[in-house]
Amino acid sequence: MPEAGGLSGIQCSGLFRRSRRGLSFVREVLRSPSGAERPGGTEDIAFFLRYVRPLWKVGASALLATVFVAGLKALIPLSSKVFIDDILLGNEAGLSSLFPVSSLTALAAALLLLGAVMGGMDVLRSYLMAQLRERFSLALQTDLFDHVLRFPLSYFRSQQTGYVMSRVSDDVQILQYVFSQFLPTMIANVMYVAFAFVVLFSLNLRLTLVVLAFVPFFLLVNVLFIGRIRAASYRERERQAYVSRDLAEVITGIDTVKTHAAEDREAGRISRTLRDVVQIRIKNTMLAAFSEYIRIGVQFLMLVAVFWYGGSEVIAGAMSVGDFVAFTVYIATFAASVSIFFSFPVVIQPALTSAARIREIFGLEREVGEEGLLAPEHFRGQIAFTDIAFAYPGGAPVLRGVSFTARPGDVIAVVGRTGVGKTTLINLLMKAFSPQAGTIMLDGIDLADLDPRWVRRQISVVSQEIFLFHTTIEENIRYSRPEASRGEVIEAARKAQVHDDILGFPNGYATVVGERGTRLSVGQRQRIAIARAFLKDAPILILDEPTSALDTATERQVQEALGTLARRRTTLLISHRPSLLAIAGRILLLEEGRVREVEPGSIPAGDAAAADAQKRHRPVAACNP
Ligand SMILES: Nc1ncnc2c1ncn2[C@@H]1O[C@H](COP(=O)(O)OP(=O)(O)OP(=O)(O)O)[C@@H](O)[C@H]1O
Repeated sequence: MPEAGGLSGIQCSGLFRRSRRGLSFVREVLRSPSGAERPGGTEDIAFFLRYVRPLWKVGASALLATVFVAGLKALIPLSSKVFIDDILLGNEAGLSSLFPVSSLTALAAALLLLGAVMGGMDVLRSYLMAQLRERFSLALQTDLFDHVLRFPLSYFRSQQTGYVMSRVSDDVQILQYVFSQFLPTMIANVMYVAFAFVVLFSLNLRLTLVVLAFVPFFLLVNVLFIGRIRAASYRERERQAYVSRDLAEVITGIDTVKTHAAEDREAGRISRTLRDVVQIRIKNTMLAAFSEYIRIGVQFLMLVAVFWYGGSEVIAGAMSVGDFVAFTVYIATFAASVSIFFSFPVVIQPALTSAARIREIFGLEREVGEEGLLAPEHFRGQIAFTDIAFAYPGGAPVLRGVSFTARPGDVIAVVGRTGVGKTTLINLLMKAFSPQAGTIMLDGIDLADLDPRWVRRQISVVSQEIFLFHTTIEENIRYSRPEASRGEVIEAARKAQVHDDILGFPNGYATVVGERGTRLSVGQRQRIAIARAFLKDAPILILDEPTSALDTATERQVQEALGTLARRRTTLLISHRPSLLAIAGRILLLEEGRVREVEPGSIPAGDAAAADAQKRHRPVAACNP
C-alpha cells in the first residue's frame, strides 16, 4: 500500500525508469554528429551567390529599403527619453523651441509621420524581397531541372522517381523559404541592432559595454549547437526523400498494389517510413528548443545585469531617468532581434543542408555533353558491334564478345532465353551504358565519339512500355517531331493503322489521353508509338516486344504497320512472339554472352521462341512486298 502523501516502491521505480528514458532521449538529441553527417557549409552559400548576382539591383534596392526601415525603427524608443526628460521632467525647451506646437503634440506628430513613412517603405521592401526570392527560385529550379534531365539514362534507371523529385523540388522550397523568411528578417534585425547600438553608445557607454559582455555567451551557444542541428537536418531531409520515393513508387505501381490487395501493407510501409521522419523531426525540434532556451536564459541574465548596473547609475546620478528608460526599452525591444541574430546561424542549418544536397546534385556528372562530340549530318543506319563485352555495375558479365553488323534495310531479330542480355544490347546502342570492351560503330564512326542526343535522334523505339503524356493524341504523336504539321501527324497515324481508332474518340485527335495513357487500349497505345516512329522517320528502328500484350487480330494489324515501318531502315527486333519474328530477314541467337547468326532451319530446340520462329519464319521480302 502506498503511504499517504508519499510514493510507493513501484511508483518510484516507474519514475526512475521514465527519468532514465528522458535522460537517454536528451543524450540522443544532443549526441555529436559523425563526420559523415556533416554536410558542407559556407562554400555552399558561395555557390548559390551565382544565382543572386544577376539580381543585384533588386537585391541592393531591397537592402536599402531594409536599412531605411531599420533606421527609422531604431528612432522610436528614443521617444521615451524625450517624453520623460523633456516633457515629464519639464525640460520643455527641447522640442517646443523647434515647433510652433506643444512638445507633446510635436512628439505625437513625429511618431505618426515616422510610422507612415516606415509602413510605406516596408511595403516596398516586401515587394522587392518577393521579386528577389521568386526570381532566385525560378533561375535555380530551371537550372537544376535542366541539369537533372541531362544525367545519363543509367542514373534514372538506378534511382527511384520520388527520390529524384524530392531532391529537385523539396530542397529548393526550403532554400526559397530561407530567402523569403529568414534572410529578410535577419537583415532587418541586424540593421536594427546596429542602429540601436549607435543610440545605446550615445546614451551610456559603460552600460553598453555591460550588454556587449554577454556576446561571447551567445556565440558559445551557437558553437555548441550548429553542427548538431545541421547534421540532424541532413538526416531529416534524406528520410523525407525516402518518403517521397516510397509514395511515388506506390502510386506508380497502384495496379500491382490493388491486384494484390496490398493497400494495407503499403499504407503500413509508408507509415513506418513516415514514423521514422517524425521521430527525427521531434529530436530536431527539441535540439532547436534546447538552443533557444539557453539563448533566452542568457538574454534574461543580460536584462537583469542592465537593470542592476543601470539602476545603480541612476541612483548615483550618473544617468538620467529618461536615458535609463530609453536604454531598457531598447534592450527589451531588441532582445528579439538579438535572439534572431544569434539564432540565425542555427536556424539556417536546414537551408544549408538543402543547399549542400542541391550542390551534390549539381556535382553529379551530366551525360558526356554535346560539346566536342560528333553529330554527323548524314547517317545511313549501319550498325557494327565488334567484340562487345559488358557487365552492369557490380554484376556478372552479360555480354562477353558480341559481334554483328546490320545494314540499312536489314530486319534482324535478336532471340535468346529470357535474361540473356537482349535489352542490354539495345541499352548499349542507345548509349545508356558504355561497353567495357569492344566497339560499336555507326556508319563507321565509334559510338563513343558520337553525341548521345544525336544518337537517340537516329533511333525510333517501339517497346512494350509505351509512355503517353497527359495531353492530346495529336501532341503525343507529335512528340517525336514537334515541328510536324497536322497533315504529317495524320499521315503517320494512318500508316500506323490507328487513324480510324482516333476518329472514333469523341474529340478525335484532340482527345486528351488519360494519365499514362489509360484511356487507350494497349493496342492503340502501341500503334500510337508506331505513329510516333513513322513521324520521326529515324534510320534505326528498335522493336522491343512491341506486340507482347496484344490479341491475335490486333497483333496482325500492328505487325502489318511494323512491317511497313521497318522498310528501308535498320531494324533490330526483340521478341518472343514467333509470329512477329516472321518479319525478320536474319536471326541472331544470343547465348552465353555471344551472338551467332542462325538459319531459320537450325535454331536450337532449347530456345522455344526461336524454335517457334523457325516454324513460321519467312523472309522479310515476303512480309513487305
Ligand atoms: N539496370 C540493370 N542493372 C543491373 N543488372 C541489370 C540491369 N538490367 C538488366 N540487368 C541484368 O542483366 C541481364 C540481362 O538483362 P536483359 O534485360 O538485357 O535481358 P533480356 O535478354 O532482354 O531479358 P528478357 O527477354 O527477359 O527481356 C539480366 O541478368 C538482368 O538481371
